[in-house]
Amino acid sequence: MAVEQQGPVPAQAREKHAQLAEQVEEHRFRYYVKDQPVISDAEFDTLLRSLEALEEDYPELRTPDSPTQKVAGPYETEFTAVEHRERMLSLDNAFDEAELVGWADRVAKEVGTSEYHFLCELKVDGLAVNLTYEKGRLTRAATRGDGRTGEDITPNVRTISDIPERLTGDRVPDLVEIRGEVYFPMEAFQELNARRVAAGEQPYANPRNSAAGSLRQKDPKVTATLPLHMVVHGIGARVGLELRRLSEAYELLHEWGLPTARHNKVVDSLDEVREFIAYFGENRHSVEHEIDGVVVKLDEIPLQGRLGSTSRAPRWAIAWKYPPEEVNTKLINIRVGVGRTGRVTPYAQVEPVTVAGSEVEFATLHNQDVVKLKGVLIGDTVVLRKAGDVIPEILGPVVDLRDGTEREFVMPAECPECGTALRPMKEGDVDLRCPNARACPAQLRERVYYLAGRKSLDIEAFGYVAAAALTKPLEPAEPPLTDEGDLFDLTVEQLLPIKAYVLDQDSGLPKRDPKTGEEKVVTVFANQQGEPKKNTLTMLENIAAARQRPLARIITGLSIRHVGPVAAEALAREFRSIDRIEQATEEELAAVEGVGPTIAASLKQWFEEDWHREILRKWRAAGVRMEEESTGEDEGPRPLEGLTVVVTGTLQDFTRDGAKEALQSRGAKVTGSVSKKTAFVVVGDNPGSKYDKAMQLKVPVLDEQGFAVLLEQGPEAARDAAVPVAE
Ligand SMILES: NC(=O)c1ccc[n+]([C@@H]2O[C@H](COP(=O)([O-])OP(=O)(O)OC[C@H]3O[C@@H](n4cnc5c(N)ncnc54)[C@H](O)[C@@H]3O)[C@@H](O)[C@H]2O)c1
Ligand SMILES: [Zn+2]
Repeated sequence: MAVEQQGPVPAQAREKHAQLAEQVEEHRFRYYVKDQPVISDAEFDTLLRSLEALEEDYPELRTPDSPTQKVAGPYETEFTAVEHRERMLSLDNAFDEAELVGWADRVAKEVGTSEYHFLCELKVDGLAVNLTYEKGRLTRAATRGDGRTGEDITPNVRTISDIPERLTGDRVPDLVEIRGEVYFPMEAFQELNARRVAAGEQPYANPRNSAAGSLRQKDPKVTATLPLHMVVHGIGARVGLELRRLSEAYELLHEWGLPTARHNKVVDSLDEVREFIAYFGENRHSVEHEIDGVVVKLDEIPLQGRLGSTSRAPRWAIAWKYPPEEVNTKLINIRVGVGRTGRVTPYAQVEPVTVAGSEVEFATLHNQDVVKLKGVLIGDTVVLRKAGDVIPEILGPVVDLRDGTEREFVMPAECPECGTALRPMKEGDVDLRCPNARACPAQLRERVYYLAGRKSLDIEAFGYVAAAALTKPLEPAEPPLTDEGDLFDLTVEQLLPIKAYVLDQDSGLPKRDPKTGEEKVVTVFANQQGEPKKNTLTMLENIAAARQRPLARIITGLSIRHVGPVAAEALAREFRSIDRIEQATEEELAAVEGVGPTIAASLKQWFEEDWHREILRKWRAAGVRMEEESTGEDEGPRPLEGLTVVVTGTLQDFTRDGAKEALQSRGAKVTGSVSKKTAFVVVGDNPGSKYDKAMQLKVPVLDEQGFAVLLEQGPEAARDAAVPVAE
């Protein structure tokens, strides 16, 4: 049966419409005038869409003053109202493929020719401004307002360094309106909020609001202190200027000194438009500003005129929106987690939300100072951002939604897992740590998990749940691992009786059964018959195999502070055994390229602990690799064994790494600083202070020829070939 088209609008629909319209108006006011929206853009878009859908069903409701028919406003604000010479419109959105195709079909039908192009632009997430240039001079700048009348923000806009006061070059017309987007860089956003909180002002919820708030300051001196930028994305009224293509207009604008976009692209087909959309969907964060979509425009300006505009948006353009990366949610609590090296970090627990395709329940907050500087309170509605694969973060609070029940976060004084008093490890450290490194269950669990993980031993079937079960089971009372020492001695008999919580990796908290709400407890390694699970056997086999991982991976797995995979690689290459690393002096360690003083000190400290050395003793007994295996075939004689060599300046025949490689393969040690123990300093062009130091210490200096002698004939001959030192 056909749907009734013309009948009277039911009272219910009318009421619903009025309600939605009022909500849309209110949110626009909060967004455009107060710069403090209380819902996310995606939520707002949904509201507007519901209103449009209702008007689809009951076209009678689509009156000229419906919010769907307007850009926004009008608003009375503190700024002087100014008329735009040509209207500033919004954009229609395409949220899916069908809407994009629908738009393109309409264009094809109405444009009256097959000779046209699409101009693809990035949709910048900021606020729209209109710049009026008269005889090449900036005479006025205004916000979009209701599209006809905006706010006069000329003095504020003059403080933005991207925006020229005067247009330079040819063909500068008598009058031109330039449209663009002002934005606030994401990197500077955190800093701005920190400053505002420190000054007792309200933090902004996201960078877009901070751009709007910064620009719409009563005092332009405040605006001047803020790093605002602009990108041009359109052109309004003009006198004395003929334009045929928008893309060409941008080139002209660029010549005049205006900040035009770098990524625009003119294409012939919708397929190429799709490619552009897909490309920037993947590479959203390689762009210098935040983008929330792509705008596709008809490039031919006379044809744009043929298509015209509605009261709200041009028909010759459409905005493709990417999935939102920002959502609003409730900050339920701020908890602290304990990391592998004892660092205690606050993190946000939020009401679960879906963003960028995954459900998010936790977000990082870095440290207690960051919590303060962000100005977030427990109980706040917050803006949560998840950009690509990056860990979700809290941008800022929605201050207008506070009801007084919110409370400040207080950093706990004790470790949440072992109760030890927290403290900074060094004076001046912001981070607090749990000093109970050996027995703190959190630290041990994280260390074991890291040891079994990708960067270290890469043990298959050994994940977070296993790490937790082995270090702090519910049963038996005594865990199989009290530190990493017994990892390679685990037996299947030890594992079978273990019962443990299923821990969530992000929070370290037990997962709950969604039905009963109870914490999940499982027999981790045994099946219902009490036999080892298949995974358990795989894990044990893989643990045994992991004993022969390369030395660098074994070193990485020790969780020595500051010693990540790169430093471990350098240490393994240089010393080739754990014993030699232990015996090395702090200076020797520090001299290794890629190591340096901080890591050297940390290594020394690590080896001082009895229980650390005990781990190594047990591992050695279990057959874990403690030395770099000699690689046999490619291992030639080692004529330079025991020599320490420094390379400085640019060599003709070798890259720096090549020279290093040549020395190391012959057994020499290559270091970064010259000392009395240095056997040779190899000097290329433009050597620096190392050359002077060599002279000072009378270390033999080799030029490139001397270097060749060293490699080919050994140290004796090289000493004769050394550059003579002036006495
Ligand atoms: N959270 C809230 O409460 C709330 C309230 C109102 C509006 N909003 C948000 O504001 C936006 C809607 O506002 P809108 O009417 O400005 O629509 P829009 O953002 O969908 O599109 C129009 C605007 O896009 C900008 N733009 C950016 N790059 C452009 C380019 N390359 N070419 C042309 N224009 C470009 C222009 O300023 C233009 O005015 C939506 O994202 C909406 O979610 C949010
Ligand atoms: Zn602890």
